[in-house]
Amino acid sequence: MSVPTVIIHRDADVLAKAVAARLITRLVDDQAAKGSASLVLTGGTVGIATLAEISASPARDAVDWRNLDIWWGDERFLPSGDSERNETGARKALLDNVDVDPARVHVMRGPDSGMTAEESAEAYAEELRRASRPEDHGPAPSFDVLMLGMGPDGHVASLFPGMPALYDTRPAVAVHGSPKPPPTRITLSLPVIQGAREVWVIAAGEEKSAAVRLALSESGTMQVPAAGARGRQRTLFLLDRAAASKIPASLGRISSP
Ligand SMILES: O=C(O)[C@H](O)[C@@H](O)[C@H](O)[C@H](O)COP(=O)(O)O
Repeated sequence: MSVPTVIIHRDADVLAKAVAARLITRLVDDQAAKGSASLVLTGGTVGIATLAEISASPARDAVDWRNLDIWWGDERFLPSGDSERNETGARKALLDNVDVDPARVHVMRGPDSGMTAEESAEAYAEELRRASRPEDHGPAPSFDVLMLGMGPDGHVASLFPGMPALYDTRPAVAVHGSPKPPPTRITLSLPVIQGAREVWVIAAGEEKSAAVRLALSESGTMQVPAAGARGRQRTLFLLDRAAASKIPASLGRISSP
């Protein structure tokens, strides 16, 4: 697993714009190199703000949106179209504005599918297995970029401190009793997150600063799941100054004056 690189931006607005620019460039490079790309989206304030900045970017259509596989790191177990679903936020912010291939938008199904949360998680795990290639060496694709928001408690995706999903090695699992509403969710497991080529943890705000410090130290992943948010080739912690306020200055490069 890769050692995190910390990049610090002035505030949440610059952070979202900078991550959007970084992602557009990354997807263009991967599509140029491989003919396609794969991206895992996150919910949360900064995650969705980043998608909105991509949508507003003049460079947006440098990405070949038809040649992009889109997945989610987690989803609230709510009916399709529910405003609280991460999918709904992503569609409104970006996906409805670009020419994605619907067959390559891999949604975590909600209760309106007729499935329980466990059945939906297993269905997603099966979809991940089907998309995995021999060179991925695991039950899920080695995603080019896996984006994660992070909670004040150090959760990423819907992997919350001390909860059973953190110990689960299946590719996708159901979560009950989430401390962050709604209580029932679907999440990728830690091994699948760690199988991604690049993991980008995106966090803004003072309330995240203690968790950021723990996530960048030798904390255990059971106590601080973000401490396990590491990519195979590269890990970025993309922060605003407030979220970075408790880490040693030596660790972060401030990118925005
Ligand atoms: O479904 C979710 O809620 C997210 O996937 C979750 O992991 C989120 O990214 C963090 O809680 C950060 O959220 P904020 O950026 O809104 O603080």
